[in-house]
Amino acid sequence: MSDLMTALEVTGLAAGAGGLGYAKHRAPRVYWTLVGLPVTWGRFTFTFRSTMEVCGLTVQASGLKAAMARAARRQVRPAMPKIRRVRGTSTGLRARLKLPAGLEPADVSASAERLRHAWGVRSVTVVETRPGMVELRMTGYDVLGRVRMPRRFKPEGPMVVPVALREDGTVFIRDYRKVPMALTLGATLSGKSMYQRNLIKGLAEQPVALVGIDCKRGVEQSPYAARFSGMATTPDESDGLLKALVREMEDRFDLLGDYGAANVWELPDAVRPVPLVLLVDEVAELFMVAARKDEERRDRMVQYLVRLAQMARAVGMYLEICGQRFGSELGKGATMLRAQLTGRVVHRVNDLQTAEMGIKDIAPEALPVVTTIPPDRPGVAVAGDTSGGWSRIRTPETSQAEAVAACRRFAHLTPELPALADFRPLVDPEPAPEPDPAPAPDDASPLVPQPVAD
Ligand SMILES: Nc1ncnc2c1ncn2[C@@H]1O[C@H](COP(=O)(O)OP(=O)(O)OP(=O)(O)O)[C@@H](O)[C@H]1O
Repeated sequence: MSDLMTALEVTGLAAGAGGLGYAKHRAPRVYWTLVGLPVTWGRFTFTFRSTMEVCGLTVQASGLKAAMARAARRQVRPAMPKIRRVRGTSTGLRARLKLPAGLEPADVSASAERLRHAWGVRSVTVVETRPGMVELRMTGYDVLGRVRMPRRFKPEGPMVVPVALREDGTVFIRDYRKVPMALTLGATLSGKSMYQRNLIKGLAEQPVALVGIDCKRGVEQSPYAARFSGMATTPDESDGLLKALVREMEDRFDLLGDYGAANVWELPDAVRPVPLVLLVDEVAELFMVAARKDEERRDRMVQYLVRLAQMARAVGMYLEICGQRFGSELGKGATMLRAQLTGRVVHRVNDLQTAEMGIKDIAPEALPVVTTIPPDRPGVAVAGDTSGGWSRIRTPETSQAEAVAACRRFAHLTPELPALADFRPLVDPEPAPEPDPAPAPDDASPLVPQPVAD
C-alpha cells in the first residue's frame, strides 16, 4: 500500500514538475502567476537591503540620523530607498520606492541591469512617478514573445485606444487628444498592417468616424468598410476626399467660432461634431506620380495633409499615416508633413536612413533599438513622441476576421457625414460567418451604418 502511495506521489510530482516545465515555455503567464511571482516577491523582499548595498544604491546617513544612532549606541547604517508598495501583475512585479536625499532616479536606472540579475527577472525598468519616488517595473518573462493584453484595462477618457504592450508589461495606448497626428513606418512584413488592424478594432468600439485612404485598391481597409464613413482607393478619389476633409475642418472651425470654444471638447455635447480619424495606408502609393499632371495632384494632397496635420487637432480630426518610408522622395512638402506627425511607431526597417526618418528627430537614443529589431519578431516596434520618451512595443496577434467582426458589431456607430457622402465605402451585403458572434444591439442592424445621435 505504502509502495503504491509512494509511486503515486512520485508520479504526481513528476507530472506536476513536467506540467510546470511545459507551462514555463508554452504558457509563461500561467507559470509566472503560479511560480515566478511568489518566488520573485520573496526574493525581492528578503534580499532588498543587501541588493541595495551591493548595487551601490545607498548614501551616507544624514548627520541627525547618524548622531541619533550613535547616541543610542547603534551602528550607523547608510540610507537607502524605502519600499512603499509592492504589487504583483500578470506579467511581473511593480515596486514603488522612496528615494533618500542624495539618490536620483538616474542612479537607480543605471543599476537596472544589476537589479535584474539580483532578482532573477527578465527586465527592470525604472520610472519616476513623482519627485523622490520611482517605480521599479519588473517583468518575469518575455512579455513581447506572445502578446496578451490585460483584460481589465480600462482606457481613461475618449479617443484612447489600447493598442500594444510595452516591454515593461504596461499597455501602450494611442491617445489621440495627447498625440493627435502619428506616423507608422516599417519594411514589408514588419507588422504595420497588424498595428493598423489593432487600431481599427479598438477605434471601431468608440464613437468616432473612421475615414480611410488605401491606394493599394483598398485591399487593406475594404474589409473594415462597415465601420468607415468614407474611403478612397485611388489617388484621384483621395484628392477629392482630402479636399472634403479640409472643408469639413473649416466648417468645424466656424462652429467653434460660433460658440467661442477653443476646441471641440469645449463645445456642448449636443453640437459637438464626432471625432474623426483619417487612416492612410501606404502613403507612397498615394503620392505615386506617373505623369506631370499627377505631380500637381500630389503636391496638392501633401498641402491638404499638412493643413490637416497643423490645425485639425482642435476640431477633433486626427491623422494616422502609415508607410514603408517617408522622406523627401515622396515629393515637395513631404518632410514638412512628417515633422507634423509627432507620434511615431517604427517597426523593423530596411536601412538606417529610414530608421532615422522615423525616430531620430524625436528620440535619437532609440535609433540603435530600431535597427536591431529582429526579422523573426514582426510587430515589434519602437514607439515615441515629442516628449522624448520611447518604448519597445508589440501588438497582439489579431486576425483580420476578429477586426472585421468588431467593425460589423459596431457598424451602428458609423456616422453619416454628408461632406464625405461621395466617398462612402461599399459594404459587403453578405458577410462571411463571423468567428466571434457578439449580439448586435436590437435597434441597429450590423450591416446598415446608422448616424450617431447628437
Ligand atoms: N504583433 C504580431 N505578433 C505576431 N505576428 C505578427 C505581429 N504583427 C505581424 N505579425 C505577422 O507578420 C506578418 C506580416 O505582418 P503585416 O502584414 O502586418 O506586415 P506589413 O508590414 O503590413 O507587411 P506589408 O507591408 O507587406 O503589408 C503576418 O504574417 C503577421 O501575422
